[in-house]
Amino acid sequence: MKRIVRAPAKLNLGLDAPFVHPDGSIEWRMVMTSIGLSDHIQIETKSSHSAIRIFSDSSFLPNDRRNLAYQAARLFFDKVGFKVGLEISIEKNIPVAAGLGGGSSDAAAVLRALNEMFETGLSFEELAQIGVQVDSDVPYCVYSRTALVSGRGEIVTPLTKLPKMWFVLAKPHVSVSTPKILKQLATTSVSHPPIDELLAGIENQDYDRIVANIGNSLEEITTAGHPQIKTLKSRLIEYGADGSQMSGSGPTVFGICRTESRARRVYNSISGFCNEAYISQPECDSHPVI
Ligand SMILES: C[C@@](CO)(OP(=O)(O)O)[C@H](O)COP(=O)(O)OP(=O)(O)OC[C@H]1O[C@@H](n2ccc(N)nc2=O)[C@H](O)[C@@H]1O
Ligand SMILES: Nc1ncnc2c1ncn2[C@@H]1O[C@H](COP(=O)(O)OP(=O)(O)O)[C@@H](O)[C@H]1O
Repeated sequence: MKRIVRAPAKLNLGLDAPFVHPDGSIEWRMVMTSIGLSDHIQIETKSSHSAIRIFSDSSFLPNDRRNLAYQAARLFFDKVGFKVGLEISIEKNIPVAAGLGGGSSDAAAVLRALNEMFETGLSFEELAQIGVQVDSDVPYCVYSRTALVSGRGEIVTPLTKLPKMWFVLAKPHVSVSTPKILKQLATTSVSHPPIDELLAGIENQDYDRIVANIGNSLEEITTAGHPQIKTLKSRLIEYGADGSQMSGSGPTVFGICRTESRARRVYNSISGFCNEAYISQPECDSHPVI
């Protein structure tokens, strides 16, 4: 049996961390969306062995139990009470450790695919419960559609589709450690973006209200160590984006444009300044299978 599925990157349009729980885990309030930029994952069952084997075309990825796709498959088999041999091949198009949730999306795509392949009938909520054991973005990625995410990442409330818009992404050539950034949340006073206003903008399909209310609590922390992020954000605006901000814990920043022609202009300009740039639209298909 063989399936090829698409695992889209995510963007955090709004990211608030209202408080840190006593156990150190973070309470999130995030508005997330998925975009066209995607990894492709082939999952093939094998009768010759009972291991989960990971292959990828990226030298940046672990191909053992540290791979989030491996962890998702193992947890899936624990949940359903059987196990078969699998070969999971990842074509990596989403930059790694970029704030774009590539690993979480690969894990979620594996959960969705295995549920379909073995007709195990788990709901998205059940897949999200498995996913949160991998990391806090996997529940969102199970849905991979515009949603409000809260709790420790396990509460996903799907929202109306975004109105028509385009994203231009630019990844500065710096490495960011997510655990280091998240640890600082407990001791740093950060701003809290207006998530409710952002939700109202989406509900009313009001492009200007959405753009005016994006925001990311982690941006101040990450930017303090990597000023290039601020420079890229300003350039996106200078080149014509209506709004810009960092995604997740960074370092990727994105600009928002209303039209494709404007987005192409911003993309062409930023490409001369940053060699990892992408142009993408919000993902419309909630759980894409190729
Ligand atoms: C910040 C976000 C927003 O979408 O995006 P990314 O930057 O990952 O894309 C994610 O929620 C992020 O999710 P994820 O990377 O899954 O984070 P988690 O699993 O919660 O934690 C990542 C790592 O940080 C560590 N961690 C977490 C919280 C904390 N107070 N101190 C920590 O050291 C965890 O132990 C884990 O090793
Ligand atoms: N399938 C995978 N794709 C990407 N990263 C993975 C994967 N499996 C494990 N990882 C590890 O997870 C970490 C986070 O990667 P990623 O999900 O791309 O970034 P982010 O959390 O910034 O959105 C990296 O250190 C990477 O080595």
